[in-house]
Amino acid sequence: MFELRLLCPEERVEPVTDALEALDALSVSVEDADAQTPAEQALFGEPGLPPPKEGWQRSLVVSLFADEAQAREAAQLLAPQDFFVDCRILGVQAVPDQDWVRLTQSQFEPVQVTPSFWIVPTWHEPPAAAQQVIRLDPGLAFGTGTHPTTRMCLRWIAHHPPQGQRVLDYGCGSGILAIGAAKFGAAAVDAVDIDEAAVRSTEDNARANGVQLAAGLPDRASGRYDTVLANILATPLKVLAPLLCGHVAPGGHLVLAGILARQASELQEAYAPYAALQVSDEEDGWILMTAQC
Ligand SMILES: C[S@@+](CC[C@H](N)C(=O)[O-])C[C@H]1O[C@@H](n2cnc3c(N)ncnc32)[C@H](O)[C@@H]1O
Repeated sequence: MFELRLLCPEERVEPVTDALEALDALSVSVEDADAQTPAEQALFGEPGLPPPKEGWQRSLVVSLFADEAQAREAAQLLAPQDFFVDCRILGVQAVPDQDWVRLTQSQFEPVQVTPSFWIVPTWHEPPAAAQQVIRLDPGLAFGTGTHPTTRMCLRWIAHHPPQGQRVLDYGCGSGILAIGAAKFGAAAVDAVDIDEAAVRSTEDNARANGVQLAAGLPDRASGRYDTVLANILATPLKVLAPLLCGHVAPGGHLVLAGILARQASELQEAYAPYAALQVSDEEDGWILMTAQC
C-alpha cells in the first residue's frame, strides 16, 4: 500500500477528494492539518510551510493506493488541475499493511444511521439504542457507513423498508446497502460491482451478518427490481441511466447517491427520458436523488 499526502485549503478539499475517488484511491481521509496531531508535527517539520492559522483552515488529505505507480500518477494528474491551485503535494510513501489496519480500526467507530439503526465494527459492542445493526469491519471495499452517501442510502432504506421486495445494489462495494436492504425485509437481493474484490467483500460481509444475497459482476443483475440502489459517482451514474432505469419495475424505486449538490440538474437531465429524479436528502454537500418509476 502507498499513501499520497496532500495539503489543501478548506475550499479545495471537496473537488480534490472527489478526484481522488475517481482516480481509484482505495480510501481518502481528511484531517485538520493544524490540529495537535502527529501529522501536524510532521508538517511543521517541513521547511517553507507557512505557520498554521487558528481553526480548521488547512486539511491533510491522505489517500491510499494499491501501488506506488498509481499514487504517483494520481499526484501528476492532480497537480495541473484548476481546483488544485493552492494545494500542495507532500509526498508518496509506503504504508505497512499492519499500520494501515491498526490506523483504520482506531478511526472506525459505530456509525448511527437512524437512532435505532447502527453500523458497528466487530470489535465494538452495539450501542444500547441499536435495534437494527450491520456488523462491518473496514476492508478495502468502499462502504463502511462513514461516508455521507452510504449513510443517506441506508437512511432511505430504513425509512422505506423493502419488505418482501426484489432489490438491486449496483456498485455494492462492501455490500453495505445490500445487507441493509436484506435486514429491512427484502425477499431477494442482488449485489453487483465491477470490482471482484468488492464482490468477495460483499459475500464475506453478508455471511457475517447472517443475510442471504447474490453477489457478482454487473451482468448478474437481471430483470426488474422493486428497488434499485446505486451509490457511484455522478459521471458513471449518468452513463448508467438507461441500464439502471431498465432494471426498475413499474412503480419501483430508483435511489442514487455519490452526487454533489451542484450536480443535481445534470443528473435530472440525464435521467429525464426515464424517470423524474428528485433530491430527497442532503448531507455535507452530497445529495440523495430518488424517483418512483
Ligand atoms: C462509492 S462505492 C459505494 C459502495 C457501497 N454501495 C456504499 O454505498 O457505500 C462505489 C462502488 O461502485 C463500483 N462501481 C464503479 N463504477 C461501476 C460500474 N460502472 N458498474 C458497477 N460498479 C461500479 C465501485 O467499484 C465501488 O465499489
